[in-house]
Parts: sequence; C-alpha cells; structure tokens
Amino acid sequence: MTVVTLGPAGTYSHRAASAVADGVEFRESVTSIVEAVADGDAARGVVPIENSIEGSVTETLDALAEFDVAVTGEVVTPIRHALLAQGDAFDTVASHPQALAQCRGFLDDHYPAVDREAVASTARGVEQAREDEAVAAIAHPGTADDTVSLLAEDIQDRTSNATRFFVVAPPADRSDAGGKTTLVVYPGANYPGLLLELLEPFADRDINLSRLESRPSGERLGDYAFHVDVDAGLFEERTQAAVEDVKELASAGWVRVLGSYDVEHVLD
Ligand SMILES: O=C(O)C(=O)C[C@]1(C(=O)O)C=C[C@@H](O)C=C1
Repeated sequence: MTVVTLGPAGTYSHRAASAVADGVEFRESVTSIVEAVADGDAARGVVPIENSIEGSVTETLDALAEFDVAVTGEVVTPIRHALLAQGDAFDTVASHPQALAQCRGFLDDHYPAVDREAVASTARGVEQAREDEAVAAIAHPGTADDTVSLLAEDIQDRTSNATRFFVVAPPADRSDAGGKTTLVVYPGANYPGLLLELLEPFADRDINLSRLESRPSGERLGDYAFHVDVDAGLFEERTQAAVEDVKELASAGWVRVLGSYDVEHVLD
C-alpha cells in the first residue's frame, strides 16, 4: 500500500509514514496529502496533527474539516531536533514553522541575530542548507551527510517533545474498531451553553475527552468548528449514543465522524 506524506525524504512525517507502510510518496503540503486521499489518488496519508510544545497543526485540522476522509490510525513519535549546516557561516535558519517554534528558546539563547525562515518541511530546510552555506536547518539528526553536519543536537525546548500523526484513509475505510475516536462538529448555532451541551453526551457516559480544539469555520468571525478526540471506540454502544446526541444538537450544522483507531508509538 502506498502512503503519501510531507516531503522530501527525511521529514518527521516520512519517518512516521515508514512505520505504516513500505511505499512512501511525497507531497508538498498537508492539504494536498488529505486531498489526494479524498480524491482516491492515494490509499493512505500520514499527516501531523498535534505537537506537545506547539499544539495543533492547524492546516491539518482545516483539511480534515474540508475533505471527506477517515482516520484509521495514530502514530506518536518523539521529536528530537538537530541544527545542521555546512559550517558556522550562516545567517539564516530554515525549517518547518512547527520545528522553528519548538526550538524558539534555543534559537533565542544561542542565535538571537540569525533570521528564521519558514519552509515547507524540515527536510526542505536541509536541502537549502546543502546548497547554501548561509543557511542552517533544524531537522532530524539522520538528515546529516557529507555536505551538512550536526552543529547541535537535542535543541527542542523540552525533552518530552513529541508529535502525533494521523493515518488518513478514504471514507469507505472508516472503522468502528479502536480505542480512540475523532469527530469534527460544526454546530451551525451560537447560544449560551452550546459547548457545554455538546460535551455532556460524553461526560454523561463517562467518556474521556483527550483533545478539544476550536477552529474558525471560515464563514465569519467568531464562528467555529470543534475538533474532538475521545478515549472510546465507535464499537462501543456508549460512543455511538453520544455521537447520535451530538448530531442532534448540531442538526443546524454538520458532524464529520472520522472513525475509530488505535495508537502506535514509534521511537524514531
Ligand atoms: O517538516 C517535517 O519534518 C514534518 O514532518 C512536519 C512536522 C509538523 O508539521 O509538525 C512534523 C513533526 C515535527 O513536529 C515538525 C514538523
């Protein structure tokens, strides 16, 4: 099975995707990965959803609200960044915005005068560093080679740094099996206590929420979709009943049930 993920080779997404399948193909953005799966151009996609320091990957949240796909797995991996360059003669650090943010303290302390340039992925930053001695990259230490060497390792601001990735599949592959479930709720309404009402179906059934994010719906300022992860599977009657209650409460909007899945921890 071919999995599409964020490229080029050497990204953290690539490492997470390799844990899911052997054949990995690359795309330039999270949105294009989710779109490729929704259009049937790829069997699976692997996209970052949340980091322990920087929080949600908002492009992923918005793509999951926009395209009709399922989530069939979660991969959690530690993120240990390195600083790579040809030598000391750099004035710019290029990396994915998530990686730059995860190393903000390190950069402030050690390279306060160096420009920070956001690029499409950590591996894209390494490509730039290979071509230009004025550019350093923040990426996985395994991307070092003859042209760029490791100037510093473990530069993330917290040693516990970890990122969750979702395995995205076509809607027909949506599963009820697994210990976690993700849904996106657009209530299409706004009144005092609405969010409380949307959460009660889970609380009443003793279902733990492991994530709740609000994202602008894009319709107008102050209008939101809610991304919810719960620690229960759709195979459970209580989860099905809670989701039915939420659908009724959101009848003026929509509910996208992305499915149930299990979590795999990958070390590198
Ligand atoms: O640029 C990469 O290497 C990615 O796979 C993207 C990404 C992200 O979007 O969070 C993945 C894991 C790390 O948190 C840093 C960057």
